[in-house]
Amino acid sequence: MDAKIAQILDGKALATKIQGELGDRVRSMQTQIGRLPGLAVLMVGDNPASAAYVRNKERACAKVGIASFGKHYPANATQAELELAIHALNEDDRVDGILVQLPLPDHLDAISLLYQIAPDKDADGLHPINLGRLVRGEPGLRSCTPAGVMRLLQEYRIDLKGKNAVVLGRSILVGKPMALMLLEADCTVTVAHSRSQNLESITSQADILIAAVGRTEMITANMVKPGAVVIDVGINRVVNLDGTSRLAGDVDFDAVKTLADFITPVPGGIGPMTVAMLLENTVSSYIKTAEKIGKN
Ligand SMILES: NC(=O)c1ccc[n+]([C@@H]2O[C@H](COP(=O)([O-])OP(=O)(O)OC[C@H]3O[C@@H](n4cnc5c(N)ncnc54)[C@H](OP(=O)(O)O)[C@@H]3O)[C@@H](O)[C@H]2O)c1
Ligand SMILES: Nc1nc(=O)c2c([nH]1)NC[C@@H]1CN(c3ccc(C(=O)N[C@@H](CCC(=O)O)C(=O)O)cc3)CN21
Repeated sequence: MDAKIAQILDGKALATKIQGELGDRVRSMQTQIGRLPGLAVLMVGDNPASAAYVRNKERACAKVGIASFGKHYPANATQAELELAIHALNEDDRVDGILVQLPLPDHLDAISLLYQIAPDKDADGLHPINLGRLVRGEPGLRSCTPAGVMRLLQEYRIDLKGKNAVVLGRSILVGKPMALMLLEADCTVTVAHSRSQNLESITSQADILIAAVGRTEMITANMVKPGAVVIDVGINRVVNLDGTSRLAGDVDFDAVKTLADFITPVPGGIGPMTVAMLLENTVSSYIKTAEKIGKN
């Protein structure tokens, strides 16, 4: 009997396709609007997952034709300094999307900063207004990583209705909005976290398993139901014995791929999809602004 191998959900390929389409949309709107779309990213200190994000994002922005207004602050930046920067970007007509890289150093209050971003420039979908719209099922800017997961599942025509979905992780950035989007798609959703008991018995019930924990390869084969769809959101930097480093997910890919039906790789899975959704949110705010100008 041939060993079964899961089908790879190729986030990188889909992200490239989406970016191509966004580039076409930007080119067709640019003369009418008279400027390029703009995305501003505020990063404080150095976090390896954030650094990978910034790298990929800047490359993708250049490809699509989005102007980058990034600013990298030292780890001791103050709350007031960042608030001031956000207020200036809210008023800046060249900027359609604003994103504050998370996590922030402990002395900063991320929740309060997310309140400061103008909701229609909230490219990350993390402002309370946009999270509220998600809870209520209203249209609005959606959080990029869970939106990227949903788009990838849709591309491969994975049926979600009535399926048991387990989300591991309950952050505002990933776990919570992910659970809400799966619920909106008619899954039966369980959210597990660091205080959940008997994780293995929870995850082995999952038809759709989403790992968003930040623990290298913690999802082992015994935790996965045969035939499951396994989505690995984790981006962890692992240092090899020779001192070089690589990115790894939250899932033990080599073991789990022998029993799952579908699996996302790291790199090449949800990371590029997150970037694609961020650019899509930015372009959609850009087009909305243009429509407003047209109406005046
Ligand atoms: N691919 C992408 O585009 C993308 C985007 C965003 C984040 N990420 C990556 O995804 C991972 C998660 O990100 P995040 O921002 O959600 O992280 P986070 O804010 O640190 O949240 C991690 C979640 O995992 C839970 N958790 C931690 N250890 C656990 C354990 N041993 N068993 C069960 N649950 C556990 C935590 O539980 P408690 O709530 O109880 O603490 C928390 O809810 C990170 O690796 C991050 O770099 C990737
Ligand atoms: N506000 C905010 N929103 C986010 O979505 C976000 C943060 N902060 N902070 C960091 C995490 C991590 N995120 C990431 C991390 C990596 C990629 C990414 O493109 N990864 C590529 C590999 C890049 C490389 O090799 O350097 C991949 O293929 O996974 C995307 C988003 C998004 N994240």
